[in-house]
Amino acid sequence: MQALVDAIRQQGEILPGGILKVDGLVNHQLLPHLTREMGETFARHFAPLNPNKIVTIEVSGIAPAIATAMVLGVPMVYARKKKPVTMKEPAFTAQSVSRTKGGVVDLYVSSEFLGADDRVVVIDDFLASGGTLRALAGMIDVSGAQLLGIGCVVEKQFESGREKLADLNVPIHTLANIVRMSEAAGIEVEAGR
Ligand SMILES: O=P(O)(O)OC[C@H]1O[C@H](OP(=O)(O)OP(=O)(O)O)[C@H](O)[C@@H]1O
Ligand SMILES: O=c1[nH]c(=O)c2nc[nH]c2[nH]1
Repeated sequence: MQALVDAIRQQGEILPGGILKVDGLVNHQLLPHLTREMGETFARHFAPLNPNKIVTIEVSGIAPAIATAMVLGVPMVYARKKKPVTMKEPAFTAQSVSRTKGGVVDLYVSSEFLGADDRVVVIDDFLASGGTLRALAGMIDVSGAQLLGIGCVVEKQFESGREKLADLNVPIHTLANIVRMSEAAGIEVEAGR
């Protein structure tokens, strides 16, 4: 997605620990025209798989996920990181490591909104180590839902998440790919894959 690649070139910053800051378009401020195009692009890509649900993780996955769900006309469910009193049991749960906040986080999705009737496409903001998506895929599996594909806005190729998720045997589509980044060389970003 060329507009996203351009925006990352303009706004992306490298932070310690191999973190790419794109707060101006993905993780804090959202740009409606970019978010809309993300949704349209994912929807075009995954529509042939005929999903009936989009699943993501709070908080930064919600915007691209709802943009995709709106185009496809299907519900979107997001895994919560703290279980609210309103959440109906049983809930599926797993743990992942938060890259931007540090530490282990719990993920929860109620069986009220995920189950054996669901054909799921997962949409998230970042594919880095793949740990978070692995945790979510495990929850989807336990729920009995079928995982059809994974879409991520930004892939950090140098963290090899795509390879680590290969055993899930589902298509992974990303919109921008960070091939490498370093203080010396800057951010090398290309169209997703
Ligand atoms: O492939 P991984 O190494 O697992 O990294 C990707 C995950 O890291 C971020 O979550 P984070 O908890 O940092 O952020 P968020 O609250 O902004 O969604 C991002 O939203 C992905 O879910
Ligand atoms: O804002 C972010 N920047 C990153 O580099 C990253 N990697 C995983 N999750 C991330 N979130």
